[in-house]
Amino acid sequence: MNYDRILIRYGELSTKGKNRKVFIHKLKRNIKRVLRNFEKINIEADRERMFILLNGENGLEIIELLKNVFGIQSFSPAIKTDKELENMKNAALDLFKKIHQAGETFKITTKRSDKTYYLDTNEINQIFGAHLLKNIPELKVDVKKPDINLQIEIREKAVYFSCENIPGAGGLPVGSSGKGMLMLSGGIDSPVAGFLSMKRGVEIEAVHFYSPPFTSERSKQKVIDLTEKLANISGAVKLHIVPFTEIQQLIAKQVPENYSMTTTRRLMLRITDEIRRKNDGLAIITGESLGQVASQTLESMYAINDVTNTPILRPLITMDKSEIIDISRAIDTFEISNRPYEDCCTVFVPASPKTKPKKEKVQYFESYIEFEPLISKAVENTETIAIAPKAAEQDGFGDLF
Ligand SMILES: Nc1ncnc2c1ncn2[C@@H]1O[C@H](COP(=O)(O)OP(=O)(O)OP(=O)(O)O)[C@@H](O)[C@H]1O
Repeated sequence: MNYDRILIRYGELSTKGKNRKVFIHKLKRNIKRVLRNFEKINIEADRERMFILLNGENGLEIIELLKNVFGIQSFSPAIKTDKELENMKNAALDLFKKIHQAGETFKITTKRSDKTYYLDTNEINQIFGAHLLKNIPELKVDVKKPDINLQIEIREKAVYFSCENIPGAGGLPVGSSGKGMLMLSGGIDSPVAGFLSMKRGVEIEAVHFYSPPFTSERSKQKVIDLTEKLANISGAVKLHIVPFTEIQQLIAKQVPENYSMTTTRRLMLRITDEIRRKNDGLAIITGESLGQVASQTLESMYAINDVTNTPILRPLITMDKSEIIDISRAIDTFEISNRPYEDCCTVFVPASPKTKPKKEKVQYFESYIEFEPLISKAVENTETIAIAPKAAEQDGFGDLF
């Protein structure tokens, strides 16, 4: 590698005023975690930029890993010099000689965040352009489509040279937007909803409802594996596994069949909300997408949502199934979600659930049933496990963003 550091641009973070400190702290922590196997690196951060000093570590491998960290707008392998013009010219020429190949064209783009610097951007472009042209025979300028764009960034304390801008994953650092409880089924959608919430900085804890003996250990393992995939991206994720059999049996017995699905969802939401409260979460996340199935019509959501005022994030709400599948493939959850094991909802699913349930009706049916003790019992008997990222595995999400 011809560079000794990687310069990271925060993008959206820079606009976040007072919260910036928190965001930078979380981003640094997340990058440290992703690069934990590179023992020699140092990470430095200021208000505008973060720098990873490579200290001999493999820059190309680090670049691949950085593409999967939320909160990075773009990054560039770079070298640093002081602000002495002669030193800058030597450094630029050295770098350029290493990367330039015969016949390649170039241009220079200068960014001057130190407005007090005695040369303006045009002057710097001209000085460095002339210096390179003088020292490299047959070099040609092409300002529209250059093969190499030498970027010079004049900052307060130093100058950085780079030739490549690599797009980051965007979004906000995981953990900078608070915590949400992800309702995680074994299906395709909810892991994707968790992933997209992470992209906006939400730290997630997963909540899964299972109904033994109607659902098997293998379906539980499926959810553990899905959680592990999410943990590979965000760091360890807590998974709350809620025993739901008793409640589902009671619903099947007491609620008219066409309303049983609506009540089931309402109870899942009530229990998730209670787990959220106990764990200081601020929101609930689901994999719902408008109109996809009976429980996901607006009428259904209205009747189900009635049990809580907690914000419910539905990152997939406007997405088509094919778009959701594309993301699930990119984050490597698709194959796991497709394993054919039963979910508690599929076991108890009514033949024809109401697609337009009435809130008042479902409230009326439920008014005859004492759910509270069963809700408390389910919360009490919830098993919580911390799922760590798989040590040897570092999942990426390709070129999704
Ligand atoms: N067993 C469960 N445990 C936890 N959450 C669940 C469970 N079943 C459903 N959910 C939540 O309710 C949402 C809607 O579920 P539903 O089965 O109607 O839709 P889906 O499109 O099949 O979703 P998914 O693909 O995530 O299973 C899910 O995305 C998930 O957030």
